Amino acid sequence: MSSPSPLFHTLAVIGPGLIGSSLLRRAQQNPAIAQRLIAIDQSADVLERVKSLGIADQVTTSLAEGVQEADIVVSCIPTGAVASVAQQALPHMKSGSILSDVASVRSTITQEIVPHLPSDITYVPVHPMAGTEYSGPDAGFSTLFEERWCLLIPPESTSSSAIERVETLWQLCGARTRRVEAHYHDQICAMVSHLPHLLAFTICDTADRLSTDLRADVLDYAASGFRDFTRIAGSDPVMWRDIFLANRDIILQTLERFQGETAKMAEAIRTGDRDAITERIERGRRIRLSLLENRQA
Ligand SMILES: NC(=O)c1ccc[n+]([C@@H]2O[C@H](COP(=O)([O-])OP(=O)(O)OC[C@H]3O[C@@H](n4cnc5c(N)ncnc54)[C@H](O)[C@@H]3O)[C@@H](O)[C@H]2O)c1
Ligand SMILES: O=C(O)C(=O)C[C@]1(C(=O)O)C=C[C@@H](O)C=C1
Repeated sequence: MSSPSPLFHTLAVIGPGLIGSSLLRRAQQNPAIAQRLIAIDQSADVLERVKSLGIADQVTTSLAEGVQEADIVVSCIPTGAVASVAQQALPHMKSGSILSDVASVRSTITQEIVPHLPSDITYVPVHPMAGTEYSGPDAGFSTLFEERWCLLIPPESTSSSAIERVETLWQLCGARTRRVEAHYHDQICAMVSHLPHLLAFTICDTADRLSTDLRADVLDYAASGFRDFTRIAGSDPVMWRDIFLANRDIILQTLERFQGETAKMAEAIRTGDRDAITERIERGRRIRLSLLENRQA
């Protein structure tokens, strides 16, 4: 008996880095996803690596060539480049195909892409809430999305059949899926992802600006607290610069909220208010424990 046809005939990934190569690896392992895999990147070195890893049937630096036969194009490039690359790709995509991307910020990017959408191509952006601090094709792995949320953020009036196909794609990658509205998505991510990265980069920068002797000792003796808190400070600078700028207003509001809470904790410490200090620690701890219960830690 022949196996059922895959979800897509041809899947093209623009930017086979951490996220893109993880998607390709998964698609290669799971024939239900696509029959043919294409990797597109501006870097010939990245494509050489993709070839050696054997995770695509075709590689190309040409956007036009890479997208023209694809039934779905998933752009996995830095947030700041997503809208302009989409605008360059769209005229070469075939009628009835789907454009998607995995950018970490939604409202601003979707607003830039939607006016350029031809009526016969559907845009279904997603955001897999999974990653690591590493980048590039060697950093990817096929189980990256397993048990993680993949948020779908389709613009209003997107056809439900296209949304369902994209949802199925990510479920075949092992993810749990949910549809959310773009502004709400950006508020959530400002809190759970963008603020933590901003703090991790800044705490490392603060240590770096200490006097020479103190800085050296701080880094020598950094134990698990500093280490756990700053793992994500190893992340890619371009990716995070782009995210901070694309979600500027919401990140600044979230940061202001955080500074307000920090000021209250500082006041409790200054005045020796033991109950207030304990209550604040307990609230934070409860949140951390709830992440474990929700399988998110
Ligand atoms: N890293 C994470 O944890 C994570 C998680 C979810 C979503 N994201 C989002 O996914 C996207 C990719 O992140 P990543 O960590 O996989 O990045 P990465 O640096 O590992 O890979 C990005 C790839 O895009 C290529 N690229 C850059 N500009 C390009 C262009 N103009 N045309 C073609 N190729 C181009 C690079 O050469 C590289 O191969 C970003 O938008 C990021 O915000 C990242
Ligand atoms: O685990 C990490 O290293 C990540 O940074 C992953 C992480 C996150 O902040 O949770 C990073 C950016 C994304 O858009 C989604 C996931």
